[in-house]
Amino acid sequence: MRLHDPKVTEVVIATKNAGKVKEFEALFGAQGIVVRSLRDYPDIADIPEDGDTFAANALIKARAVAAILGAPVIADDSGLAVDRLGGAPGVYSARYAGEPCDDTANNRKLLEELRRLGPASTDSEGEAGPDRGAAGGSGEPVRLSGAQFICSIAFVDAEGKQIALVQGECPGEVLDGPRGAGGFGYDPLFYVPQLGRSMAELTMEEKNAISHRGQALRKLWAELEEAERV
Ligand SMILES: O=c1nc[nH]c2c1ncn2[C@H]1C[C@H](O)[C@@H](COP(=O)(O)OP(=O)(O)OP(=O)(O)O)O1
Ligand SMILES: [Mg+2]
Repeated sequence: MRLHDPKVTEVVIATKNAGKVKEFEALFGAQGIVVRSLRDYPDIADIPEDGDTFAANALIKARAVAAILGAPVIADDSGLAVDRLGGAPGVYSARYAGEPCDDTANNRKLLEELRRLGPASTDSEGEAGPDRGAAGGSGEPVRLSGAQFICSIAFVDAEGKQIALVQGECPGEVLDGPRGAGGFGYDPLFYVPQLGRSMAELTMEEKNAISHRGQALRKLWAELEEAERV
């Protein structure tokens, strides 16, 4: 299947995450492509995500669902890597606070782990800028650590053969408390310095323009377009 083929009107994304589905719907919808997800196939059982990397897990999910549906499939494996936690929760982002997965519990645990380390200022990488927050200070938000969102997207054919595997990253900082009601997952704790807002305070369009997922998907499209030229 070629995503840019005008005959392609539908893609299957191997995710149960409603937040991801909405973002993919906005991104693919702009191209007139309808998104199907595992929310449309409730009988498909949970797929063990036991890879060591986002890329490995994206391939595992894509291949598992391609084998069941006998169709090409896209999968997204993503998460948050926090500098002061040595890259945690990383591939364990969804189950950071244990299972069943719970965004609120995960956010609470992230704050607990960072607060346990003490004030971020003692761990500065020398980039204390004018808008780096200080508790009780100017009203700027307090940030506990640098972090990045990472998203791997795998695209496999009906036989499970890898067609493309791409990754996008979005740098930011972890806030000391939630801000905003949009997005999903860790978005309320993820501050985007260049916009001066949390991910959960962005519109869908703003988030997709800068997010790890938006970047990964645009890389996928670019790769597929390039492949069609040769
Ligand atoms: O844009 C994002 N904004 C906020 N949080 C995010 C984002 N992107 C990933 N995340 C978090 C959510 C979850 O804690 C983990 C993904 O885990 P991940 O296994 O890839 O997804 P999932 O289990 O929710 O759904 P599924 O595996 O069915 O695709 O990282
Ligand atoms: Mg998952």
